[in-house]
Amino acid sequence: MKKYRAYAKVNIFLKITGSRDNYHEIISRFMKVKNLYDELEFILKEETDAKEGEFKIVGSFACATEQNTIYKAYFALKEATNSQSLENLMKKYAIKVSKNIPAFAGLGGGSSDAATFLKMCNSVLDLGLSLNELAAIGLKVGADVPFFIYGYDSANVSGIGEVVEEFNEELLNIETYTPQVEISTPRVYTVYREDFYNPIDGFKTDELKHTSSIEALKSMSADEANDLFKPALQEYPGLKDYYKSGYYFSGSGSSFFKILEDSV
Ligand SMILES: C[C@@](CO)(OP(=O)(O)O)[C@H](O)COP(=O)(O)OP(=O)(O)OC[C@H]1O[C@@H](n2ccc(N)nc2=O)[C@H](O)[C@@H]1O
Ligand SMILES: Nc1ncnc2c1ncn2[C@@H]1O[C@H](COP(=O)(O)OP(=O)(O)O)[C@@H](O)[C@H]1O
Repeated sequence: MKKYRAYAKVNIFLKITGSRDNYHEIISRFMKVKNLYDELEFILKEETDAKEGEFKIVGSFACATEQNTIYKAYFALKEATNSQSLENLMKKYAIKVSKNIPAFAGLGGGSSDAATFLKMCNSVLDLGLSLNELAAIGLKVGADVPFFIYGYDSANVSGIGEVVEEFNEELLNIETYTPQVEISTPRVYTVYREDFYNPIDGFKTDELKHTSSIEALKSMSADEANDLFKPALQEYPGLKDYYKSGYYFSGSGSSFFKILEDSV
């Protein structure tokens, strides 16, 4: 069967606008990184595998299958659709993942894989789910999944990640680098909440939503553009050795990115 691309993303800016239970409401510009993606495909299971349980992932991950976002997406889809054809599909096929997006990187690798898996099942099984329905299922797996379901090049993402509004602008050429600093997303948000909580108001939010990514980055430093940068630096002090002028911090990290000259 065909190969599907699960693209990485960067957060051009990420500002906290409030809190919702133990989550934070954000306004963030997500942009696809067009030259960085995982590849997913369904492959027939070996005879022996076919007798095993119903779900098999083939690929190299830093976690057990049960923690994999693709595994979580499968069960979220099964719960939402009660689809016997889905169960039969995963009894007969394994999901093969060629990982290129570094993990713990703030590049949405796990979320993008989960979204791509949901879209693959919807297409191959002709489940007829809308993007909104897939996004609602994906949100159960992670806050970043809805962005990858819609597949926009650039979008304003708000709520805790469930509100995704396409932003019309040229896709920029983005260079990323990922220091070997394993960052916990929940931990960075917790440090923000405890030591840096300072949500922006509706006027600033609206202004950012209407600002192009290039203009937004020209007007902000790395820690102004991403409210999670200072908490990450406080929690993971080694990160500052990797910071280079002209680069910005993506999501909860550890990746930095810059816009390449030919895009500016
Ligand atoms: C920080 C961002 C920026 O895009 O992504 P990454 O840097 O991980 O790529 C996202 O907000 C993360 O999305 P995702 O990684 O899917 O988070 P989830 O697994 O849903 O949540 C992990 C934990 O992060 C915290 N969390 C997540 C999203 C959010 N809007 N507020 C939060 O406080 C919560 O403590 C949650 O339990
Ligand atoms: N399909 C997946 N790809 C990468 N990491 C995954 C996946 N499923 C679960 N994980 C786990 O999620 C965490 C990193 O998630 P990832 O989305 O790659 O990072 P980030 O959210 O910082 O972009 C790690 O604990 C990793 O083991």
